[in-house]
Order: sequence, then structure tokens, then C-alpha cells
Amino acid sequence: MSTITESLLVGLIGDGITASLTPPMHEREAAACGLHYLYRPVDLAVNGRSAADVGDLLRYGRDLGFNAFNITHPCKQLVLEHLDEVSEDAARLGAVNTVLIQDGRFIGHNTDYSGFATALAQGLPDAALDAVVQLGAGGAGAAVAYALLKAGTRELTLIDLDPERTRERAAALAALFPDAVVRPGSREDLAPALSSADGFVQATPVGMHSHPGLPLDPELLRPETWVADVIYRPVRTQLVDAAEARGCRVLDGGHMAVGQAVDAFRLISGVEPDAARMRAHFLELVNSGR
Ligand SMILES: NC(=O)c1ccc[n+]([C@@H]2O[C@H](COP(=O)([O-])OP(=O)(O)OC[C@H]3O[C@@H](n4cnc5c(N)ncnc54)[C@H](O)[C@@H]3O)[C@@H](O)[C@H]2O)c1
Ligand SMILES: O=C(O)[C@]1(O)C[C@@H](O)[C@@H](O)[C@H](O)C1
Repeated sequence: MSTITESLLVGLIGDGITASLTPPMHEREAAACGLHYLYRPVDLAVNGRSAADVGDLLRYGRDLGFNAFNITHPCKQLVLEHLDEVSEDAARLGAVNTVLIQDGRFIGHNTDYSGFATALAQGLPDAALDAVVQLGAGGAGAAVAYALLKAGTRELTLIDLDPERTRERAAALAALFPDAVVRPGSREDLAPALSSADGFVQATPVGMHSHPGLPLDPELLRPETWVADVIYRPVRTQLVDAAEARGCRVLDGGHMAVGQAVDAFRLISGVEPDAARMRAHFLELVNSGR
């Protein structure tokens, strides 16, 4: 037996997340840090729940003694109205992936953007960030674009297959970062934008095991352009391989996946995790087919 202050009980609320690697990443790190820590997937699909139930699930969790939740698709925006407090960045971004339960209150954070920011700073140190081209303006794309602009990107070209989403996301980001130029583009803009870009970020599902392929012609990548992918199943996407073969510095999607877990673990436990150990465990999980 333990009380809410003697152990940590955490959950991940989202649709189809039973196989997520985030619970084992947290649990293994917690064990290494000597914490009593259980992390359970709370899968909407398994429980016959809808995204609109996220508020009820949070409140049940609080009543049952949970300390925190990660929140994922399709609840990252819906959860906002159920929170008592939201970090400044999560509020600006309009998405929360971590909810702490403290004194019965729900406090929201976003570690997707911060995890990517740290991953980029550590994985590609000294990378120029002035001009970046980004493919994909969905949930992951929003967090990554926010991280780039916050880190100093002055010119972001955002390209998505959905022109309306591209325009809306670009306008929302431009309003948040008035000193930067956020340009909505189409695939025809890829070649001219990449001819002078410092970096290229791929935030579409292309490259996943279930969506194999390349999101662009790798010939468009100049060797001096760094390349970051958000896909981590597989960690080595065709893009990562092709970009490396062209001489580009690359950041695989595992870095963001681990980065969000590192930042959430710190917020939830108050203990500084060992990020390198978490990355090693993550790679072990992925390589073992989890
Ligand atoms: N590394 C991480 O921590 C992490 C976190 C979240 C999501 N992801 C991965 O990121 C990917 C995207 O997730 P999401 O939540 O943003 O999905 P999403 O559905 O919200 O957004 C994907 C966007 O990509 C666009 N798109 C698809 N194909 C395209 C193409 N060929 N060219 C341009 N745009 C295209 C879609 O129109 C859509 O707007 C998923 O594969 C997911 O597994 C990784
Ligand atoms: O690993 C996952 O399944 C996640 O759902 C990925 C991403 O959505 C994060 O924000 C969540 O904390 C965890």
C-alpha cells in the first residue's frame, strides 16, 4: 500500500495507445531512479470511450489517486477546457499533452514542443535555425513549428497536403511570433524554399511502417541543410537514410519521442531523468519490435 505522496500513478489517455512506448519508458526510468511508479495506458478504443470523455476520465483519475496523465490524440485540444491552470507555452500552442494533478487541481503542460526543442538543441548543436522548411502542419507539426519559432527561426515555410490547414496553422503561428515570417506553401514551393533553407523538418506520417516512402525527392536536400524527422517507427526512416547519404546532419524522430517523455517525467516526478538512458531504453524497445 502507498499514498499519493509515496508513489506515483500515471496514465496515458488517447485513442489506440495501448502499444505506446511512453509507459515503459517512464516506468524503466523511474525504477532506475528508485521511484515507485506505475504508468498505465487508458485507451479510449479499449474502454469504449470517446474523445469528449477526456474531462470525465481526468476527474475519475483524480478521485482514484492518479498523480498525472499524458494526453494524446485526439484529446490534446479538448482537454484544455477541463484544466485549472495551463503553462504559458501550452496555452499559446493550444495543446496539452501532460496534466499534473496537484491538490485536486489539473495543471496542463506541453512537452511535445519542449521535447523537440531540447532534442534539436542537443542532437544538432549549433544548427542554424534562421530559415526552415516544414512538411506537415498537423498535431506534431504544430508543436515542432512552435519549438522552431521559439528557438529563433525567422522564416518558416509550412507545407501540408491540406491547403486550408496550412493557411490556418501558418496564420496562427504568425500571430504568436510577429517577428518571424511564417509562409504557407504548397509542394511546388519545396524546391525554391529548400534551395536556401538551413533546415528541413518532416512532420507528416510518411515514412512510418504503415506509410512507407519518402516525403520528398532527396535530391532537393543540400548537404548543408539539416534534416529532422518526427517518425520513430522505424527510427531510421527512408528520409533519414537518404538525407545522411546526401551528407546532411539528421535528427531521427526517436529524439522527439524521448524528449517529450524526459520532460513529462521531470514534471511528474520532480526528479531529473537520465535522458541518454531513456533514449537507450527507447531504442531497445523499438529494436525489439515493441
Ligand atoms: N516523434 C514523436 O514524438 C511524435 C509525436 C507525435 C506524432 N508523431 C508522428 O508524427 C506523424 C504525424 O502525426 P500528427 O499527429 O501530426 O498527425 P496529423 O494527422 O495531425 O497531421 C499529419 C499532417 O500531415 C499532412 N500530410 C500527410 N501526408 C503529407 C504529404 N505527403 N505532404 C504534406 N503533408 C502531408 C496531413 O495533411 C496532416 O495535416 C505521425 O506519424 C506520428 O506517429 C511523432
Ligand atoms: O508515445 C505516445 O504514445 C505519445 O502519445 C506521443 C505523444 O503524443 C506524446 O505527447 C504523449 O505524451 C505520448
